[in-house]
Amino acid sequence: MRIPLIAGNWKMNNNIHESISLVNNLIQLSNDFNNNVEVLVCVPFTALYSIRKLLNSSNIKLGAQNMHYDEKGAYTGEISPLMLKEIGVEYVIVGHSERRQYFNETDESVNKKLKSSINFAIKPILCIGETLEQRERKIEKITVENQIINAFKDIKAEDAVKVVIAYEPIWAIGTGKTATSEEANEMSSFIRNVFKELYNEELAKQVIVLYGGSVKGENASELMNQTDIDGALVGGASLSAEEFIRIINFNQQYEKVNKEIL
Ligand SMILES: O=C(CO)COP(=O)(O)O
Repeated sequence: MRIPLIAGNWKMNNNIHESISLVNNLIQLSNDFNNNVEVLVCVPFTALYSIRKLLNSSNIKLGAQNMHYDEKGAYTGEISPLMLKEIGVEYVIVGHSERRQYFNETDESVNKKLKSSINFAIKPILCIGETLEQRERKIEKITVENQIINAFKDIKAEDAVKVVIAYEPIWAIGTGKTATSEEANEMSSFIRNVFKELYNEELAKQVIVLYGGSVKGENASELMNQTDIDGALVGGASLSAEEFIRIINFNQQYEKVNKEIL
């Protein structure tokens, strides 16, 4: 069974003080959490240590937004998987489009990071997705397929299943434009098909596929209740505890909406 995952990607926001305050708010509101959902916050490196201590008494998981693939060495300014492990980081975002766009993240480095995070037992969240231009040229599927094939080069099925996929169409990130639930579900189902071809049907059914791109409280339930979408990678809306909780509780809203309709 695939347990839904709602992950917040704070990006380069929140100093330590603000991070602590946001997580304290989340913990306070967490009594209202939907119990069947895994909740994760991917915070800036500088806040990881303080937030780890806060989260120890909660069910919320801790993630980083990037890492280097080597365990140590002469890589000025980088953070290694060992360093993340030491703090107790459970997840790491790999290959976010902003890293591909601004920091020369390549398919090759993404592949190395996936292998390394699996090696160090940090669960990777692999981000894939097309640009607006690629969608307009109707090459969004081949783009996503190639990103998967390259990212999973030389990764065995037993490791591949540990990777969470986040489908984030670049044109929907931070723009307020969301893919329609049909578009997002169609791509998620296509992603499962790629895994079926690359590995097997069982793995295609097991892999967790998130949607990311302007997810908010008001659109979460519709997106999350699609057959092939298992959760969300949330940017802007994860910076507000109240809004993030609305997304986490997408099922309650969904049930409420359905009851109102009935
Ligand atoms: O990039 C994202 C999450 O990784 C999405 O960001 P927004 O939710 O702000 O569009």
